[in-house]
Amino acid sequence: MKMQAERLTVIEPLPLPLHEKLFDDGEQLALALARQVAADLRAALARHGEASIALSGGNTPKRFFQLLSQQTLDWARVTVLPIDERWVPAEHPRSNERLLREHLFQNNAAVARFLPLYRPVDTPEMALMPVLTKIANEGLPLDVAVLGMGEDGHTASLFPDLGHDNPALREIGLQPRGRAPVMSVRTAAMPEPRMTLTLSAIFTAPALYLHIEGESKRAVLDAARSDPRSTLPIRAALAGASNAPTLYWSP
Ligand SMILES: O=C(O)[C@H](O)[C@@H](O)[C@H](O)[C@H](O)COP(=O)(O)O
Repeated sequence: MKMQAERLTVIEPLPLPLHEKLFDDGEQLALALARQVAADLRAALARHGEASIALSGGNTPKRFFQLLSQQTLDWARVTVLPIDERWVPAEHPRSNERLLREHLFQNNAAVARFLPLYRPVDTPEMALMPVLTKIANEGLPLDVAVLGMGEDGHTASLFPDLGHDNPALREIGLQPRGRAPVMSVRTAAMPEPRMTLTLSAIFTAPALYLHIEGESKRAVLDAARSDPRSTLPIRAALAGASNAPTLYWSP
């Protein structure tokens, strides 16, 4: 009797879950994201009388910040913190604090409460404990977090050379127990040291968004989502979040 050759079916792993909102251009995206985030903040204010939001820096979110600043809500009860910071003086062109002061802290949002990560000391390590304590006591848990992503698959200041087994990349549930919510980062990829929220802090936000623009970043994201062997930080961000993030993307 001829044995039937066993047919092995290779089951492709499913890509990590991600809600997707796609737009024709950055302007439409920025307005939609500003309206969504404002609604999240209003809901948090209604729920517990205050709200906390962490925002990524870089170039992509400028228009989003400008439109968010025009949204009507009780900004005086909203705490804003950078998801990460380049260790440069607050007036430096590369400062995320400067980016927020120029594009978000204006119009209605001018009265928002700000928790900077930068301190005027030489290194992020010198400021880590006071910043960590203030963020943990006054900024967490978050209600909203908006991640960006670099072309190398970094998010926040969690870069690929951090090492995929770094505790900063592992989720830890609603409260960062035993792992610091903030850490200093030095990477060959960037000219300056950084301070960043870790994923355990970012994952305290029930409303988690990923705001990226352009085809090349989309390709990096899709590859990281689909490849279970990917060690890119953006994959750790997608895999560890208790609620699937929502992608806001335009070409
Ligand atoms: O400080 C930063 O650089 C950001 O927090 C970082 O995570 C950013 O989101 C990406 O680097 C994308 O930056 P662009 O929007 O400039 O491409």
